[in-house]
Amino acid sequence: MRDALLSVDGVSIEYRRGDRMVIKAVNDVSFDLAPGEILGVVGESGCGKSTLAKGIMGLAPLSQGSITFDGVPVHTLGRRRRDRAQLPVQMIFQDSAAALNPRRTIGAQISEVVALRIKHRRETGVNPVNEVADVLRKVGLPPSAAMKYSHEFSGGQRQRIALARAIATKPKVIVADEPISALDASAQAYAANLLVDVCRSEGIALVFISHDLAVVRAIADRVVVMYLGRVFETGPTKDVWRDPQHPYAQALIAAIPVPDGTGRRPETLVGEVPDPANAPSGCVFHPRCAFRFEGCDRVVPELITLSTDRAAACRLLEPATDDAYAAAQ
Ligand SMILES: Nc1ncnc2c1ncn2[C@@H]1O[C@H](COP(=O)(O)OP(=O)(O)OP(=O)(O)O)[C@@H](O)[C@H]1O
Repeated sequence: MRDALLSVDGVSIEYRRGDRMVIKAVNDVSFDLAPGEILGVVGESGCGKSTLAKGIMGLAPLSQGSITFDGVPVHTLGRRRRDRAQLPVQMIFQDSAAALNPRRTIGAQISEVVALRIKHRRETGVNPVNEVADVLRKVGLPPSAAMKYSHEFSGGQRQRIALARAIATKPKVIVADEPISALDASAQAYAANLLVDVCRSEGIALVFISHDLAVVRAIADRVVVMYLGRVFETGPTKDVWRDPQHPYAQALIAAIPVPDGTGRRPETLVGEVPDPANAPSGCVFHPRCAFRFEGCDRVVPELITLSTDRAAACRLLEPATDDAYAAAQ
């Protein structure tokens, strides 16, 4: 049994639309994150990835379940410490660069975070100027970057500065929500690899949220596949890729373009993720599922444990009962 650093347990998060309508953007999601682990969270647009990230950061109230960091509920961490720079869980998002103050030098913004950390953790013997240079070096920027302003950098460099500021807080976990999708295609692989290298070398666990399965496959130890707010499959990345069990995971993986120049067309998922306000009955994936069968429109599938570290939520994977066996004869 692994010791969890971050535990997401039976979490649901709802939004209100208008006066009466309540939609469940995240629905009964559970997973653990071990220290130093890299966890990919994948799924199409609208499946609740960003909402889950906000929940982990204590920025979205949970309607059910709990999210704990080292056993402590994350929303209480945020409440007790007014400055989010002191949290052990930090977030990087698609436009983190936009959160940089254009009127202050990069060095001033990072040293402010370092100073808060020193005060909060009562650290001694730390030289903030050296630390600023150190975190900039870790993200591949020279110490002179500290004297500059955010507009003097490219989008990719600004994202690296956001990462430098996050690691200056010495977090245990970074939640990265689509951290590379705003960058040019040419900059994306570098940015993803840098994020992973920094997390690995600093011992920081990473929740990497992305719709880009090819990137997640390349970097994540474990993967959570989400659909319409629910976890459909989870397991070690290499196992899920080699042998996906849920029809949705199979379809997503089959839809990754093959970069082999053969012109082979990937299979694609037909249709769109439904609006959670109009979630299909039973298994929410059934209208798009090539393998649906009798009852999939009525029965909500449970997450079934397939092996120590793998689970999937599909009735096809349920052990056959005598009744089912008799019906099939
Ligand atoms: N503030 C909000 N109010 C109402 N509904 C919302 C709000 N934010 C998100 N939603 C809805 O919740 C669902 C999940 O959205 P979320 O942004 O978490 O998904 P996502 O997987 O991150 O998608 P994307 O990749 O497009 O950001 C969507 O149907 C979205 O329309």
